[in-house]
Amino acid sequence: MNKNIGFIGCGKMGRAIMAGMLKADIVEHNNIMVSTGRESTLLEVKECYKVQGSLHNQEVAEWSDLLFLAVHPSSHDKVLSEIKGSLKEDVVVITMAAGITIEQIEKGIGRKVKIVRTMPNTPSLVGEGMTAMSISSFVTETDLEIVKRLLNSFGRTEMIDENLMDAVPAISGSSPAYAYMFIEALADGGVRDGIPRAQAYRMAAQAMLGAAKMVLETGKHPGALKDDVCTPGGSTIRAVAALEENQFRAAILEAMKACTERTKGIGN
Ligand SMILES: NC(=O)C1=CN([C@@H]2O[C@H](COP(=O)(O)OP(=O)(O)OC[C@H]3O[C@@H](n4cnc5c(N)ncnc54)[C@H](OP(=O)(O)O)[C@@H]3O)[C@@H](O)[C@H]2O)C=CC1
Ligand SMILES: O=C(O)[C@@H]1CCC=N1
Repeated sequence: MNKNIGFIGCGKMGRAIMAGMLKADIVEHNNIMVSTGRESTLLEVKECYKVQGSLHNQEVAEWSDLLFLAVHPSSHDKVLSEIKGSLKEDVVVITMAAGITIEQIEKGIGRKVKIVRTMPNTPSLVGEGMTAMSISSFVTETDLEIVKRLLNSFGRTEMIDENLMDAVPAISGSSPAYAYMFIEALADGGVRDGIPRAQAYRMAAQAMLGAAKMVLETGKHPGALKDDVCTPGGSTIRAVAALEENQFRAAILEAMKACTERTKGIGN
């Protein structure tokens, strides 16, 4: 893709996306320019990913056709006020900050601008990201097609109403963290039964990968897929019953509620 792609902020999420794009071969290294808070981070990113870098957010803003904002929600306003005078007329600004609305960004920039609000996740690093997105009214069909092509290069995308965006971290932005906890717990159980630790992680992770693929590729209801595993009178139904007794689903719903409540509060 022959576009200048800027990243203001390049921490865990910015890097996952940048590395995902580079791995997918959809952009050249010299088509990416990054700025970060500290010089040491910038040097590390430049060295590791062979991309261009600047210590000045304005320089990245001036150069970019597509500009990713990958800073904390609390730094978002400050960054916008720094760069608003440097943005290209036709730039597409892509934010990934939890809880920051399109309206807040329009206010921060102070003019009509093309904005894509996204909520990605860190598996973008390995080409299995899930990015939800909403767009401002100035984003054209062509812009959208370009952005989707870029984001689809490192995973899947879903267009979503902006008023549902605060619910996305709970289901796909933050949920990799719960999945890692689940995998860790599975591995602990395996280790308790004598399976070597490294092997236990591989087995647990592959089982989760396979289960997720079954949902995506068979089109079967997750409940039906669960039923297929539960042999009558067998071992799995005992495990399922123990999970229900211990409020497994209720715990997840509570966790998601907490996540969404925090997301709604982050941007204010
Ligand atoms: N982590 C995740 O799984 C997800 C995160 N997000 C969103 O992504 C955003 C970034 O999160 P994450 O990557 O985890 O955070 P990190 O702390 O890992 O990264 C933040 C980045 O912003 C840089 N930065 C800080 N201040 C400035 C500044 N004034 N100008 C330029 N760069 C600056 C930091 O540079 P330095 O380190 O040098 O200070 C760092 O590179 C957040 O808004 C979050 O809501 C969305 C989905 C998932
Ligand atoms: O924890 C956070 O606030 C960010 C948003 C989604 C994942 N990480």
